[in-house]
Amino acid sequence: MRVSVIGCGHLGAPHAVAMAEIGHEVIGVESDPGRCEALGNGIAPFFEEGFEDLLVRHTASGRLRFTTDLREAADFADLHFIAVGTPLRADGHGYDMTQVIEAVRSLVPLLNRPATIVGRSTVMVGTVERLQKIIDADARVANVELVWNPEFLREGHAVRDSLLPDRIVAGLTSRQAREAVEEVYAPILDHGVGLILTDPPTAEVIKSAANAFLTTKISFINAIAEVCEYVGADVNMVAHAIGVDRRIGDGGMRPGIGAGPKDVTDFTHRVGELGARNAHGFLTAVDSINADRIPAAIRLIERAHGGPIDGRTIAFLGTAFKAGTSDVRDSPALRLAERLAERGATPVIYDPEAIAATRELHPEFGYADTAEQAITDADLVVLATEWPEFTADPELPATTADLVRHRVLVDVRNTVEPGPWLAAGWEVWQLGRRPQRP
Ligand SMILES: NC(=O)C1=CN([C@@H]2O[C@H](COP(=O)(O)OP(=O)(O)OC[C@H]3O[C@@H](n4cnc5c(N)ncnc54)[C@H](O)[C@@H]3O)[C@@H](O)[C@H]2O)C=CC1
Ligand SMILES: O=C(O)[C@H]1O[C@H](OP(=O)(O)OP(=O)(O)OC[C@H]2O[C@@H](n3ccc(=O)[nH]c3=O)[C@H](O)[C@@H]2O)[C@H](O)[C@@H](O)[C@@H]1O
Repeated sequence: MRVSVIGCGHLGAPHAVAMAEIGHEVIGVESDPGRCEALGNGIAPFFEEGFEDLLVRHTASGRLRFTTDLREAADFADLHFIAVGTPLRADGHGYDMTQVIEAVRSLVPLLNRPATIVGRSTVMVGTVERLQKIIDADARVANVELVWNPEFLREGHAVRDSLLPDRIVAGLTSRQAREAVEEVYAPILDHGVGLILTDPPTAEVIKSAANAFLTTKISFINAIAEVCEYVGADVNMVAHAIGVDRRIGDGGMRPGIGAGPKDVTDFTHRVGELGARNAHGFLTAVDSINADRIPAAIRLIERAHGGPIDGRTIAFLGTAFKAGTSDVRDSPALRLAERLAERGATPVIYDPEAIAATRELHPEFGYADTAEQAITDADLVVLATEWPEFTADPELPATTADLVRHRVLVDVRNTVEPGPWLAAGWEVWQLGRRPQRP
């Protein structure tokens, strides 16, 4: 099939290579000329495991190319994926839908034969209805169909999640749309992946509800971490022990500094607008627990340090919003570094993949080329992104023990196994756990 992917960022670019990998002819449309050129030359503009290999393979095979020209895509493809961004609005009142509206508004008048538009961006509930009105008003040909097909991929696993998702959800209203979805995903469905067909509003709610549930699980265990602090209990053990119950499950229930606020904040705002009172109250609590994790981490850091941190140098390990990505958008780790700097500390940052993106936003921070260099002469160490090279390197505690001023590790992701750190003379502080001293 000939398909286009409009918007080639963290979602769109892996989706484009996945579509080429399963045999389609793909044109990626990317309005940022630098990003478009890099992709066309087989260079990944961000770190994502396995992505660049497939990009190189399929740009070389000719099955995948990139353009900034939407008209080229309209002429070439029969199915158009919309994967442009929906950042949170600056006032926090839901997503900024401009990119999605503009992409559809620009594409529709260019279509000169029947086509299916398949939305993949995460949108505010109610958006599909707005887009359908644009199609009804602006399409020059009959049979321009709209499908809402939310994406559930996780950054760091984008290629795998694109090729072998847990499920495919498609909200649609016509036979043409259903046949297009079944054809484009046929090789994935052949691997036993389930296709859930529904109407567009249900597809929109499925996506928002899935993200809200994932954040709820994280906020739940973080609220329990707070309880553990009051009674001297151990939240990691609580998460493990309740997660053994299969109705609960321990996936996605690691305590720490919370999830990025984007999706739950949008959905909370939207259900408030709709007047869904109970949903609004519930999600507001989830959102506010999430937001309170940064102050909780700062309190822990100050307790571990034994007082205020102004004037202190903090080795800050990790600014990516999670391990496995170079993405710092909505990163709770970066937010923590910012709050520490506001309090007069100097964070010296090391991250295996996210230094360039962090430096662009904060040239004033200190930077290091290795964890060891960041730790040298620091007053304490904060581990803010759970990269295995921080959490699973058995040598790091011993090799850095004599470099740091005070052997104090504050692990705000609760992923470090304290044993090797304690053995090397470090104190280990984690959220919702008793501090451990050598
Ligand atoms: N990043 C992720 O893991 C996931 C993202 N999503 C959703 O997917 C959407 C995209 O997210 P990301 O890829 O992370 O955003 P992104 O900001 O990395 O990528 C969006 C891309 O679209 C391009 N663009 C904007 N308007 C365009 C236009 N009219 N024509 C061509 N290109 C255009 C931008 O230049 C940018 O490169 C968002 O709605 C997000 O919520 C959903 C699931 C997972
Ligand atoms: O719609 C989206 O954008 C995507 O959002 C999340 O994926 P992602 O943002 O890549 O990351 P997660 O792995 O869910 O982590 C989100 C944040 O929560 C944190 N987290 C995650 C899991 C956990 O147990 N505890 C925890 O604090 C992570 O460190 C990270 O900061 C969802 O997992 C995807 O299904 C969804 O497609």
